[in-house]
Amino acid sequence: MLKVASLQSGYDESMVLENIDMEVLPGSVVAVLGRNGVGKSTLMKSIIGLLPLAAGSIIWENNPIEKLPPEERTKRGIAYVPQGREIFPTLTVEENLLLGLESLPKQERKGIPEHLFEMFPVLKEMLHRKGGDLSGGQQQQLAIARALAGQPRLLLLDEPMEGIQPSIVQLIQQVISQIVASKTVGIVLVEHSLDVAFECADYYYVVDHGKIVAHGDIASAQMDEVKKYLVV
Ligand SMILES: Nc1ncnc2c1ncn2[C@@H]1O[C@H](COP(=O)(O)OP(=O)(O)OP(=O)(O)O)[C@@H](O)[C@H]1O
Repeated sequence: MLKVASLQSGYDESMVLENIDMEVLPGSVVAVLGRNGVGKSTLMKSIIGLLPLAAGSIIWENNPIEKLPPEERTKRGIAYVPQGREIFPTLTVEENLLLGLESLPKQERKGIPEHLFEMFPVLKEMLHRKGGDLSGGQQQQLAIARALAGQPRLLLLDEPMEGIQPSIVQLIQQVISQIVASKTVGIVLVEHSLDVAFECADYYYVVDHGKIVAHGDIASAQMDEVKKYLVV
């Protein structure tokens, strides 16, 4: 479904990513692992289109998308939850969720899907609260739910467990399993923690200094091999 080939991107004069090849299949969770500052968020921003590519291609559902603006990529079924969540703090939970529907064609916007409240019950309780008044963990749930409201077929999650209490980490892990169980959605999960990646993911890529230095099935991953790229 998603195929990234020979991707090169970065900021102004400084190239961060070099020669990145990556694939995500429907129904799978792909973990992107690596230390701070190696280029994981840069890769997510390049896939969603917030950063232009210096070289390479991004093929999504058999079409090149690397020249499309982010909103067009979103309309085509790719959703992005950035690190730090970026919900709208002055809008209510309900208004934030309604914004998530905007990537759908008008005739398909039929209100906030009830299953989002089944996944994240706290959002129903807080429907009329301002996003900015929610706790960090609640904001993260809102950010994921808003992305899911647009019925994406690829979900890019940039460190969704960062700074979140263990019970919410568990809830987000459950939601991730639930989403991919449909076999129609793929997830890219940027993670620091090897434990979380081993729990949630099917496949992994390790980024170091802007390059993929290891990748493979989680089930057959050599923990020590992967760990040496993660330990500072
Ligand atoms: N807006 C920017 N302008 C210039 N350089 C940037 C910008 N954002 C990130 N960088 C640089 O790009 C490199 C990769 O950063 P990136 O945020 O992709 O790393 P990361 O692996 O996601 O790190 P972390 O785990 O800390 O989130 C770093 O050297 C960083 O300083």
